[in-house]
Amino acid sequence: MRAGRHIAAVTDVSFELAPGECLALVGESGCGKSVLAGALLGLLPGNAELRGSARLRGGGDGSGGGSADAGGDVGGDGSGDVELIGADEHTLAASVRGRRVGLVPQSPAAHLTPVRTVRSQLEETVRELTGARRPASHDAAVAAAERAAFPADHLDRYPHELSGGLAQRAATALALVGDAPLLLADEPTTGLDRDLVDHTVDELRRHTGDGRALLLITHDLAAAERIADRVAVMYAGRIVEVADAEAFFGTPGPRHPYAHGLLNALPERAFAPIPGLPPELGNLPEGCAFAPRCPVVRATPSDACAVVPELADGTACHHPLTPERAEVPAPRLRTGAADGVPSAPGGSGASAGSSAPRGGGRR
Ligand SMILES: Nc1ncnc2c1ncn2[C@@H]1O[C@H](COP(=O)(O)OP(=O)(O)OP(=O)(O)O)[C@@H](O)[C@H]1O
Ligand code: NI
Repeated sequence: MRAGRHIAAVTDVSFELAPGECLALVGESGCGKSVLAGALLGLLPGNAELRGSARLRGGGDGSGGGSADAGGDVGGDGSGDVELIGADEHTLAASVRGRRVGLVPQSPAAHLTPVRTVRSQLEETVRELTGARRPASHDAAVAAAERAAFPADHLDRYPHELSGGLAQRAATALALVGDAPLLLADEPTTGLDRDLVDHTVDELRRHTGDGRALLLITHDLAAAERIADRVAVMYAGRIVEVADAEAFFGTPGPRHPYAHGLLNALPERAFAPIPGLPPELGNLPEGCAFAPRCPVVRATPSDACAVVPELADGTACHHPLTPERAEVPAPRLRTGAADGVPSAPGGSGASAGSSAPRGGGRR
C-alpha cells in the first residue's frame, strides 16, 4: 500500500519447488519478484497484506532437503512443516531465516551490519546457526567466503569499504553459512562481471546438489539458462509462464508472448525490445495485463483478452504460441525497451533438466 492506495504486487502465484531443484524467477523490474521473496520470509513492511499459503516441508528423511509450495514448497532440515505466510516473527527468526531458508538479498548493503567487518559477521552467523566456536567458526567463515568468491584479504573490511560486487558476494557468503534446505537468491549477481556471475550461480547451483532447493530471482536470463531446471516468468504481479528450462530456452521455446519477447530482446537473439512499459501495479488494465503490449493481440485483436487469463498448462495466455506458431509478429519499435532485460544468454551449461528434482548440479 502506498499513499493510502492498495497495490496488488503479487497475485495468484502458485508454484512448487522440490529438493535438488533450481527454479529461476524472471521478469522485468517491478513485476513483484522481490515482494514474493519477501513474503516467504516475512520481510515485507508492516502495512503489507498477505493471503495464501507457502508451505515449507520438513525433511527428516535424511536427504537434507525438503520442498516448498507457494501457494510455494520449501525444504526441511528434520523439523516439521512450516506455514510461512502469517508465521510469527519469533518462528521466522528462530527457525526459518538462515536455518531453513537462506536469503541472498537484493540490496546486500542494507543487509550487512555497517559497523562490523565481514569476517565478524560471518563468524557470528556461523556461531548462531551451527553453535561452532573458534577455531571451527573461523574456518567455516573463511570457507563460506571462499564459496562466494569473497577474497580472504578483504574479510577484515567493513561493508562501506566494499564495492557493490564485493558486498553482494559477502551477502551470498552469509546466506550459504546455514546450508539451508531452501535458498532464495534475489538478484545475486547484480554488479558482477560475467565470469563472477557464472562462478556465483554455479556455486548457488552446487548448493542444490545435496537435495537443497534454489529459487533464483534474476534479470539475467543467461544465468537462469545456465543453472535452472525450470523457469517461471512474472509479469505485473502474476506468473505468466512456468516451463522446463530446456524447452523454454531451446525448442519449442516460450509459449507466452511476453516470455517470447523477453528472450527475443537478448542481443544474441533478435535484439528486439518489447515495445512499451509494464503497467503500474496500482493501475492495471482490465483483463490480461500484457495485452496492451502484446504483438499477437496487435496483429489479431481478441475479446478474450478482456479477461485475466489463468495459468493453465504452464502458461497464462488466451493465445499461447505453439511450436507451429512460434513466430509472433516481430515488434520493430525501438522505444521503451524492456527495463531489466538481461545481458546475454547462456554460457556452457545451457541445457536444463526436467522438472523432476535433480540430485546434483548441472555442470
Ligand atoms: N513497500 C512497498 N510499498 C509500496 N509498493 C511497493 C513496496 N515494495 C514494492 N512495491 C511495489 O511492488 C511492485 C513489485 O516490486 P518488487 O520489488 O517485487 O519488483 P521486482 O520484480 O523485484 O523488481 P526488480 O527487478 O527491480 O527488483 C513494484 O511496483 C513496487 O513499486
Ligand atoms: Ni527485486
